[in-house]
Amino acid sequence: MERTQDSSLSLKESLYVTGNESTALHTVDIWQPKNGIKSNGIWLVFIHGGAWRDPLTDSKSFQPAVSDLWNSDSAKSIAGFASINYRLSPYPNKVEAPSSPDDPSRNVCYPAHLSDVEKALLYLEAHYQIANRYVLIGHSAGATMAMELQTCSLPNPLAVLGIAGIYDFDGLLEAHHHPTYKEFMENAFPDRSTWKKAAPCTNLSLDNLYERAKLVIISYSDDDELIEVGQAKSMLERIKAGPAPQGRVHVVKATGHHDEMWEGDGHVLAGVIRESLELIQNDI
Ligand SMILES: N[C@@H](CC(=O)c1ccccc1NC=O)C(=O)O
Repeated sequence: MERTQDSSLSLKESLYVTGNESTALHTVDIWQPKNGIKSNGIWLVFIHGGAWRDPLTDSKSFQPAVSDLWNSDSAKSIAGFASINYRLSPYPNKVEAPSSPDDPSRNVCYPAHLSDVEKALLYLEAHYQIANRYVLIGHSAGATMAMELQTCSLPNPLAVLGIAGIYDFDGLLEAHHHPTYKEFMENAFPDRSTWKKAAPCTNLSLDNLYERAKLVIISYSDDDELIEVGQAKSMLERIKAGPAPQGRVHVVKATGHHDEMWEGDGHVLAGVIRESLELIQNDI
């Protein structure tokens, strides 16, 4: 499906899984300049949050930041934007949009969300050759997935940017006693024996995709009311304990509440991305 939003950008919603396995959430939104392709420009690839279950937080959460970035000086270095939808875990008590047990797009658990993101990255590589020129950006559960991805055959990112991510699962439940946290974590990761491997802070693999990036950037807001600052601190320690040279790891501060980072006019998310692009450009 083709749509227009900014006059000089075209938006296409592509299916990255086809055939019997395809569901309504196997889509990736792709924004590209109408006036010609920048063959060596940067791709910004976004993975949304929403606790692996909220259908109201989807690929469209990147749209305000896309508009902001496209209308700024950063546009000259950008070849395209992509925002990935992936199957969700059940959420039958979501009042506005309860999941039904026979909806194949809303009844999965780990690692299905992650394998969808992998497929979307492979689709983007096959169609747009994003390897070595894309910034992988995740917010909240999307940042968890950005840091969970393993290299396998995935395209190497230029940088990985995790914003307000959940990286230490046990730490999250220790810090928050509201039943929602246990509910969404157990929904997405019902088998506790997978937690050590699934949580980026406790996974000791050397094959993390972020290890192949030139820069790893951790972003958080002191005013995030849903995710404690300790999550970002623990992830920074984890990255610094890995084989990555320390100079590759950066902190870019965000501002505002958890969802204010992408909501509204998207200027917080766009600002964090802009600062990250500057770090990348200074590094090249
Ligand atoms: N809106 C979500 C909650 C949510 O997104 C969330 C809540 C607490 C901590 C992190 C969250 N999201 C991470 O992706 C829900 O309705 O379950």
